[in-house]
Amino acid sequence: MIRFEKVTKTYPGTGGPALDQVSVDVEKGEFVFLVGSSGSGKSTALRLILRETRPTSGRVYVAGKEINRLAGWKVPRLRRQIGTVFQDFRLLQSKTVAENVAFAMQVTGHSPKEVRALVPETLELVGLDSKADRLPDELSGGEQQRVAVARAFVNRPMILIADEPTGNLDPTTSVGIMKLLDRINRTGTTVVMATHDHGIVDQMRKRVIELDHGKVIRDQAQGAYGFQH
Ligand SMILES: Nc1ncnc2c1ncn2[C@@H]1O[C@H](COP(=O)(O)OP(=O)(O)OP(=O)(O)O)[C@@H](O)[C@H]1O
Repeated sequence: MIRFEKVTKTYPGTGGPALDQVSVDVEKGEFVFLVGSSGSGKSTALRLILRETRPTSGRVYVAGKEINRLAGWKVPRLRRQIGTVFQDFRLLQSKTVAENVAFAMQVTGHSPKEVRALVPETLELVGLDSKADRLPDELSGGEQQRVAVARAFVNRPMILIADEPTGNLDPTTSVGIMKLLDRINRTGTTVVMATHDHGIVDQMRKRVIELDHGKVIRDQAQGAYGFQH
């Protein structure tokens, strides 16, 4: 589903590469944690999958296509197939919970009928059907992140990318978000999540890819945050 072939990314004007000859294969339906200290290249890897930035050398494939060879007009279609969740939620503050989720469907060209059917269903999935008419600032951080997850999932993307989704949440709330991501993963969505959250990674025992100064130093099935046999 996602394939990096000797991917190097060097930002202009910086010393070393942010990613250095990274080769990784993620199969459809996998759940992968991307770990490593701050600046090790996790966000860069995620941005490359979304074609928000391009590799200096090497190739990035998503669903069999080398995405840096996609014509510019095809990039929005690529991004529509990838849901994103970030540490800071990124909700539209002037729209209600339901409108935030509906907006993601409207911009991807769904009919009002589809929106009416899928928004309540997805809000129910994340446990927020009773708060559909609230504004984001009337919700807790955990609830706001649930809205962001609903928005990312409502278009049933083939890939879900999460960059520190639990970074602003307490441990109990984080577990709730991870249960949701796990459920989404079980529907066949490939999940790639960058995180510093030791507790979550140790608890979930999924594949762990560890970066250090832009290099993959560990790629382990059912791994923990730090290396364990
Ligand atoms: N737009 C940019 N321009 C220049 N350098 C950048 C840019 N984005 C990232 N970098 C550099 O690339 C390296 C990798 O950064 P990246 O954000 O990918 O790391 P990260 O592992 O996601 O870090 P964190 O855990 O702090 O989010 C860092 O040295 C960073 O300073």
